[in-house]
This record gives sequence, C-alpha cells and structure tokens, in this order.
Amino acid sequence: MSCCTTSFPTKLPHIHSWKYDVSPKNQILGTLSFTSKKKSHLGFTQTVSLAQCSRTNFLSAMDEDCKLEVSSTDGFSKELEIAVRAVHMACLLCQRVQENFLSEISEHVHSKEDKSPVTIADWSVQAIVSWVLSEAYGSENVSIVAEEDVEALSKASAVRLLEAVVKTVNECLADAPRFGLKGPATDLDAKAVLEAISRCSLAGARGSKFWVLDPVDGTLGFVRGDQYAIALALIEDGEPVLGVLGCPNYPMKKEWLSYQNGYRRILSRLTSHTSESLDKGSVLYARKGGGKAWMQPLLCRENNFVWPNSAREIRVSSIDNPALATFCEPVEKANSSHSFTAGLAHSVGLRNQPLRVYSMVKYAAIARGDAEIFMKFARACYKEKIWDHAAGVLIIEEAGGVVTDAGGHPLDFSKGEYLEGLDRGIIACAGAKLHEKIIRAVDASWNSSSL
Ligand SMILES: Nc1ncnc2c1ncn2[C@@H]1O[C@H](COP(=O)(O)O)[C@@H](OP(=O)(O)O)[C@H]1O
Ligand SMILES: [Mg+2]
Repeated sequence: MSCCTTSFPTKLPHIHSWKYDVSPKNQILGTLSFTSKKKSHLGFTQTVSLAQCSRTNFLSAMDEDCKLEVSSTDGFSKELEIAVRAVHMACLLCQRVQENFLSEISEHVHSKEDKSPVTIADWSVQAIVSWVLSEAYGSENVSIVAEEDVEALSKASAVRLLEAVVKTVNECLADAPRFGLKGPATDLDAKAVLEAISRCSLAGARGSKFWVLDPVDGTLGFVRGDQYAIALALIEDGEPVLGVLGCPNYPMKKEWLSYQNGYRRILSRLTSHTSESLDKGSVLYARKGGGKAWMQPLLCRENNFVWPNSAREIRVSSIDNPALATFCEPVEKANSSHSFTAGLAHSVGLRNQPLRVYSMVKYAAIARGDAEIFMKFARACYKEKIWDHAAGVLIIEEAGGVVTDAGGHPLDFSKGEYLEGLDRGIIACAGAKLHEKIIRAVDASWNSSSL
C-alpha cells in the first residue's frame, strides 16, 4: 500500500500544522507529527497508533489529543475547557426548561424569600456545574460559590419540585458525552442532586481559589422568554482568572439582540423543537492575561462538541465618539436608576436610545462590540454580588475594554460574596476615552442626584 505525507491547518490556535500518513483511500494509517508556533512545542513529535478512520474523525480525534498537550503547559486551559463545556450543557438545559415553561409558567417559577423568582433551571444548572467540576477535580478540591441553596427544595411540600429538578439534571447529564464530558454511570438520585447543589457554599468566597457561578442570571428575563445568562468564573487571589458566559438567547449575529422583549417566546411558538431556533445562542469566554476573548455558537441538538467548536475571537468596539455609542443598562429600573443614567447620557452626548437588556448579556454585548457602554447604578442599600459580575468583567477586559466602579477602581472580588467597597456604581466601556468621560460626568452630577 502506498502512503503519502501531507499537512493542513488545524482548528487549534497553537498548532501550526499536522503531518500524517494517509492511504490512497483517505485512511489515516500510522505515524504523525506536529509542530507548534509556540516555542515550548516546537519540534514536538507525537506518535499515535490509530485504528483506520476517516479523515474527519481523525481531525476531531487529533484536535482532542493535541488539546491535552497544550493544556498541560498552558495555565488554566484545562479548567477553561471544562468550564466552557459545562456552560454549553447548562445552556441546553436552560433552553429546554424555558421552552417547556413558556406554555405552563406557573408550575415552574417559585419565589425566594426576597421575592425574586427562582426556577428549576437555577437549581438544575447549579447541580450539573457542581457535579461536572467535582467529577473533574474531586469534590474535596473544588470550592464553588453559587447563588442558590437547597432550603426551598428540601421542604416536604417541594417533593414535585425536587422531582422535576432531578429529572432535568439527569436528562442533561445523559447528554454529557456529546459535550466531551463523562456522565454518571447511573442516574443521580434526589440525595445526590441536593448534595451537588449544596456543595456550593458562600463560605468558599473567602478562599484563595474558588469558582463563582450564577446558574441563571437575569431570572426575570429567563421567565419572560427573554435574555438571561449562565455565568461561571474562576477567582484566584481575589481576581477573576477565567470567565465563561453562556447566553442562550444571544446568537452569534448581532441583529438578533434587537429582538429583545419576548422575541424568544414568539420564536418558540413559530418554530419546532429541533429547528434552528435552538441554535441561536453563544458562549463567550476568556482567560486572564491572554488579551483575547472568544465566542462559540451553541450546539445544534444532534451535533457533538469538538473543541474549539468554531470559536471566533471577539473584540470591543472601536467607537469612542459618544454621539455614535450605545449604552446598555438593566431592564428593571429597580435594579439601576434609569433617570440618573439618562442624565449622564445627555451630559456626555450619547444620542442612541439605551439598550435595556436583562442579565450579564450586557457584559457580553460590550465584549462583542455590539454596544460601547454598560452602566449600573443600584440603590445605595443594594450590595452587588460577585457572581453577577466576575465572568463578564474578565471577558470585557480581555476583549480590550475597561470595567471599574464609578470611582475608577477595579471591582474587588477578594472580600467574600459581595463587591465590598464599590464606589456608587459600575461602568464598563469599550475604551478608556469613553470611560473617562462617564466617570467625569458621574462626579459632576452625583451630588444633585437622589442616589
Ligand atoms: N434591587 C436590586 N438592585 C440592583 N441589582 C439587583 C437588585 N435585585 C437584584 N439585582 C441583581 O440584578 C441581577 C439581574 O440583573 P439585571 O437587572 O441586569 O437583569 C439579578 O440577578 P439574578 O436574576 O441572577 O437574581 C440580581 O443579582
Ligand atoms: Mg444574577
């Protein structure tokens, strides 16, 4: 049998080319080698004994294999990949729950003690992310700070609710292999699900390294069929070092964002379960210090996740003229003063209408270059929580943007579950010029505001 040697670009950014022996029938038969643009990998040669396989399978297999090599030398790569895969799974879970309950909402939405809504998706996402991270690193080695606790779920009156969560979790974990993750050998029972949820504790926020998770950020958007996000970050020594934002209703194409206020509800009525409608979300991620941030499309239901899953680099907008800039803010004026931001917008010369969007999708919009400014000014008595910001802050910074409080200080993730010492509000901008203008405008108008 005659073989030839050839090379082609791979999907991995670090890998420059593969060389492999291929038979006339396009079968991969034997030894292959690769070189990398990264110095540490130059000249590295790997010999792999491969069963005969198609070129497409070979490519996937080798991208997977190579990933492990890169992971071992590249800080946080393995954690990042697991986090991204877990968030993709969580997005799928949320899409399923959202589609189901848009028609029977009352059964699925419950009130927490502070009257904010919580759904089976919040608990289920927390359970699966906790389970996946614990499986990957051992539960004793993983510290997760997350929004939900099990109190309401553990009550005798909540049997049906707990059943629904357990079912949702198991349905999602059954899909784990599609995402390149190992699922449980048998379904998790209620005890295991409750354990996974309660393994996440607020006490972890005092440690030097911990994950922080908002299982469904913008729950109000979620129950209204609108924007919401799944936010996972890794904090080390008080700073986010990894950030992953799942935005199941924020597609790769910007135009879709303008269909806010219930477009999902309309879409899901018009389209069938398996159609393109499920392929309209994105997952954003970044690693500290890389100076890069990325975006991947959500999986179509029948596809398998192959890293890097058509990742596209994202960058903040280059617009620095306020007259052309768009600013985002929360939909709910209870969460941020619309009148104060309207005054700021006027004084710095912002002309576009504010883009009011639920959840950390606002951070995603800045990182992707779809908007230039995000401002949030909550009431003085409200303390911002770390899980509402950690992932978004890192992704914007790595995409080239600036995020600080209104005093120009970085947000402090080192003091437990709250952003302690936050000065007045949060300002995220595509660039330093816009950021300085907003900071100056806040100073000029703060004393005359009612905040
Ligand atoms: N009174 C308040 N002021 C400011 N933020 C609040 C708030 N009440 C809740 N939030 C936070 O705002 C988040 C929603 O963000 P947004 O208003 O930008 O959509 C909520 O996240 P959850 O939905 O995860 O609870 C919650 O953490
Ligand atoms: Mg939140």
